[in-house]
Amino acid sequence: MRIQKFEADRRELIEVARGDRPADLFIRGGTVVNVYSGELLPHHVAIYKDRIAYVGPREVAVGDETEVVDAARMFVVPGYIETHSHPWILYNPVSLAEWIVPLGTTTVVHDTLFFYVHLGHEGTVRLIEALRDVPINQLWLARIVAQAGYPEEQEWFDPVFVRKLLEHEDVIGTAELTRWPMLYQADPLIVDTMECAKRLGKVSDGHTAGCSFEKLNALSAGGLSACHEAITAREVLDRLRLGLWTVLRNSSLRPDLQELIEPVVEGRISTQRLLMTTDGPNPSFIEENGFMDGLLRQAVRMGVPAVTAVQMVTLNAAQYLKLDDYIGGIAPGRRADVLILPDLESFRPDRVVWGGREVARDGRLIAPLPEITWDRYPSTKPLSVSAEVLADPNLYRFEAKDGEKVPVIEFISNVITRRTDAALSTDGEYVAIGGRPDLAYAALVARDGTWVAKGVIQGFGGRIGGLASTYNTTTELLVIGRDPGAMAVAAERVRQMGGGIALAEDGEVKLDIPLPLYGIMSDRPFARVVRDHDRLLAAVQKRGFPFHDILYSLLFLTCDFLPGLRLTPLGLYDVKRAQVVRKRCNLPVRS
Ligand SMILES: Nc1ncnc2[nH]cnc12
Repeated sequence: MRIQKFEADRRELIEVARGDRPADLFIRGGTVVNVYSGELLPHHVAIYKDRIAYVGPREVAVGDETEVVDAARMFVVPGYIETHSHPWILYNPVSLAEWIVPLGTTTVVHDTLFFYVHLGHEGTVRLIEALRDVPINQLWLARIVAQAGYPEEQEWFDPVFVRKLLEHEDVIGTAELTRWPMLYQADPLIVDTMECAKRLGKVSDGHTAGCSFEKLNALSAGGLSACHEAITAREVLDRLRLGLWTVLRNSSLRPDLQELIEPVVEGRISTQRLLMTTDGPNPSFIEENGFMDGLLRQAVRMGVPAVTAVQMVTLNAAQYLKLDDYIGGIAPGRRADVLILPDLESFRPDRVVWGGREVARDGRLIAPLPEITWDRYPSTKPLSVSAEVLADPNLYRFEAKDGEKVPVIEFISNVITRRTDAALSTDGEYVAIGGRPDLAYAALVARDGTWVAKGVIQGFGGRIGGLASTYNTTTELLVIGRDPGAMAVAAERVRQMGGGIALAEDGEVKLDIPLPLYGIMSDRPFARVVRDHDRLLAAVQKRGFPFHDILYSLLFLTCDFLPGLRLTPLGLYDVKRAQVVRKRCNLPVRS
């Protein structure tokens, strides 16, 4: 594994620790947060090349060339580890790193999902390797299946290639299994792939949303290592008791830490196997609340002892990843990912040292970011639907006969829907929503224009004319709105951008966000992406969108792992009944 490879060899480290070779960097006089013993110790830290060589009271190995950093009245803490990252919430892995490295996160474990869907095995591996130049440790988790059943799924997630990816040195295990009922049913593809990860000494991340204690037993027996889907203190205990590494989530979609942390604050449970995650927050949430630093701030404010909180995002995380010999603590032989903090309240570092190099100071990145030439990683599924297909307003209307009961997708939160069957008026051919301001049309159009899946949605936003977005878990073109003409305008704008999000009304585009990277990620800097997100949320809320996380509403409308009625590439899909209630229809091939 790449993170296990060092420039400094053991002999050199031994010499520095003995005082026979000068250190490169000497952090003098700080208070080390020792995550192994749980103590605060007045210790110096000597770093040689990319590793820690010595931690203790002696001023060992300070030579003429050694850079000495005065850490008097400061705390010296291991770099924070995010074990569950989705690096595509408009930002991309590079722009995310630009923002979070100065906040003290030095290791992220990323999901591969959209890279894999668009680049396949070879392209994903090339990209993972190109991203190694970003000044943060990036590890990866390989998806076993997509987030919605697809006719093409077996082809995309060919188990031979998934296993090959698992063997890659930067890939640390299998990614969250959102469709956990497949494991509960002992689906051989899932069970065997997870077993393969185990044999390679790697982990299997879970996603057991809504799973009962009884069913969790089966998932734990099936080989899951971790889960971040507890939404109550009770569910935290369920997961811990069954041997799962339990990851407390505070995301933009589900800011649940206050509730989840309660058993820790009350001192009722062992924290040894507890971690924390941000689970892909939207960019504005990160700007406001920080990243792993934000979780620490919040946990400590809620009453968690500072050292315990730090352990959760350093040593515990490293142990879960089976990398605690390398990262997660300040001890000789470990990677020199070290933060210098003014206090144990803000958790915002004055300096961030990554692999022995200072990469951020005073909240600013000082290490260069690599120029990733994204064109070298082109999608195998470009947005090639024609303008002619998208221009037809009937593409977006929902066919229904008079008196027919229509299954409606009713939004009851950002991401949860339920099915309501309603007799809607029609014009003889299509549902007429004019008299129902709570309804809108929704259509999922294939990137290559070969099919469309349609639905009627309720409670999404009564004044949204047309909202088109490749930002959804299928990355096909999702178009929502009350006005089929405006839907066509928004869809056309997204087509012209080659992917993105556009809002239209009265025949005009009102807002657009280009997402040139697989229709999911922006290539703009993080601060710009925050502004794009703010504008989008404000625009849809102004038009009646009643929730707080529009990106997640778009992302998950097209999945099939959340209740109740969804719009997937199979068609209108009833999750509870596992049934397609209105199949997608093929579109005529146009030359
Ligand atoms: N399951 C998921 N898929 C894609 N992005 C996510 N962000 C958080 N959860 C996600």
